[in-house]
Amino acid sequence: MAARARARLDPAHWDFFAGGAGNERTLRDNEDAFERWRIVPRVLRSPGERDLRTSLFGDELATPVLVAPTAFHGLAHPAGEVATARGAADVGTVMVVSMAATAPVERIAMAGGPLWFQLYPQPDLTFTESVVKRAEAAGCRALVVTVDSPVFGRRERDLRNGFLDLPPGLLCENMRDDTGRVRNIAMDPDLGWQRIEWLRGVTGLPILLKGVLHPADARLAVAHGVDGVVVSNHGGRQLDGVVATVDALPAVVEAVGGRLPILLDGGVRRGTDVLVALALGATAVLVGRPVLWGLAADGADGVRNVLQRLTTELDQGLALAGAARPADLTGDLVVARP
Ligand SMILES: Cc1cc2nc3c(=O)[nH]c(=O)nc-3n(C[C@H](O)[C@H](O)[C@H](O)COP(=O)(O)O)c2cc1C
Ligand SMILES: CC(C)CC(=O)C(=O)O
Repeated sequence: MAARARARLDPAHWDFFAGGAGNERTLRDNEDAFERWRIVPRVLRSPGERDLRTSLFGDELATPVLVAPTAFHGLAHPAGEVATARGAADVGTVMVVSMAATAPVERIAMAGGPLWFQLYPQPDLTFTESVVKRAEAAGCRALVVTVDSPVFGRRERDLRNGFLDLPPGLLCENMRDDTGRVRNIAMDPDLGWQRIEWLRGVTGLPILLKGVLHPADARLAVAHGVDGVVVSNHGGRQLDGVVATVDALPAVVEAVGGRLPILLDGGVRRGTDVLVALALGATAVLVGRPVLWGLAADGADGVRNVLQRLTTELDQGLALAGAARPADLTGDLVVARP
């Protein structure tokens, strides 16, 4: 799928999607870290028909594999985020709509599947509030606040390619303000916990923090009353050299102690990767680049195929490890490779 996507994409756009920050150590390590875990299956547990349904914030999803928020789907396919949303709706999972989507959230919502909205809180609070209200009105069921981006990461492929902005015809449609102007997305170096408290007062939607890696921050998230945490390093696109997400997961799980659902993204490429993340305590995972490759290769069908493949692989992995449900995946079923 990645090869077919690459063949179809403008090389600079491929680099934007595929690339990471700095030396891309973290980008590589997210996938490599899954290589360091092995499964220790149970036998004779009669897993029977597996049941992958996963409840999050009162909604039931068909699978614990969700679509991570990624920018600029219009570069990958003419139908952009609308096609992605169709693919996700077909498999019964959540698409997290990026604040940098190239389609308006109202149109993405017409695909009919469950959506969450990813927010980069903007220094302009009035505008930030209006974006949140807009996502709510479009039917988004949760707010995913990205907290790993006080400044933009140093993506050397983009610097080399001079890829700075969207080509003519594409805009960040959800950055349109009430004068009709499309604003640039600002990364806010002053973003702090008080802004999370402010957001709590602005919306009744569940709030997830995306980009937590340190267990102390996970504890603070609990203390600030957020509803979920996404263990993420932004797909290796922000600070290079950051710990791989599956390596950071166990300490975050321990710090949270079951008080919040923990999601993970970064490097999930196989159903067995999902299995390992769930066994280590994640409730669900999100996938970024594989969805983009599906979208670029085949539009909504490609997105559906990617999500279905991961789900089928997970289903088979559950059976072969002696589990019927994601909740049966406990920490004793995985071991770090010596
Ligand atoms: C091309 C691209 C664009 C992204 N855009 C956003 C974004 O707008 N907001 C955000 O919070 N994360 C963004 N991310 C990070 C993803 O949500 C996610 O953390 C990451 O892609 C997961 O890793 P994976 O690609 O290895 O699955 C982006 C990632 C990629 C690859
Ligand atoms: C263009 C940015 C707003 C999104 C992005 O590339 C990212 O978050 O990695």
